[in-house]
Amino acid sequence: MVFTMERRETFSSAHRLHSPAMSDEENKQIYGKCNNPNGHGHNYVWRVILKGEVDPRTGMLYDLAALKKQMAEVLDIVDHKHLDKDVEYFQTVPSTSENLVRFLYDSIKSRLGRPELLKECVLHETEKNVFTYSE
Ligand SMILES: Nc1nc2c(c(=O)[nH]1)N=C([C@H](O)[C@H](O)COP(=O)(O)OP(=O)(O)OP(=O)(O)O)CN2
Ligand SMILES: [Zn+2]
Repeated sequence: MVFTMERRETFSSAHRLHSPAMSDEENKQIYGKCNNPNGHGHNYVWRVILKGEVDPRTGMLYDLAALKKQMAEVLDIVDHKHLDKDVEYFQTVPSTSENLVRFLYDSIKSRLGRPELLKECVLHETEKNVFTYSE
């Protein structure tokens, strides 16, 4: 019997869409208002989905208290930060939601006691824009 479980957390980050691999002109052209040098912010929703067999001894797929703690460690990296200035990963990678959901996926996977349970991460950038990453 296969179960899935999900925990959601919200965080606020500033960013600027700007790729070091392109000229300033190309950045302006491709990212438009999101390339504004002073940046902008989002209240993101981050969803972690786990999938697997329940441990018959505990009746749990994964300990929620542990997941909460591990997600909090990742949130410390991004919450109330400017992604491009405060998070090393985004010094060289554009802080698109595609790259951010992958960063969150890799960051939680490396902290999970049972990484094989990680099914996917979903990131809501706005009410309208949602991104999913899985391996
Ligand atoms: N493929 C991607 N395209 C865009 C991303 C992204 O991460 N991946 N991000 C942005 C900007 O970050 C922008 O802030 C989000 O878009 P925005 O237009 O502000 O939000 P909405 O689409 O919800 O706005 P509405 O105008 O209300 O539709 C842009 N593109
Ligand atoms: Zn944005």
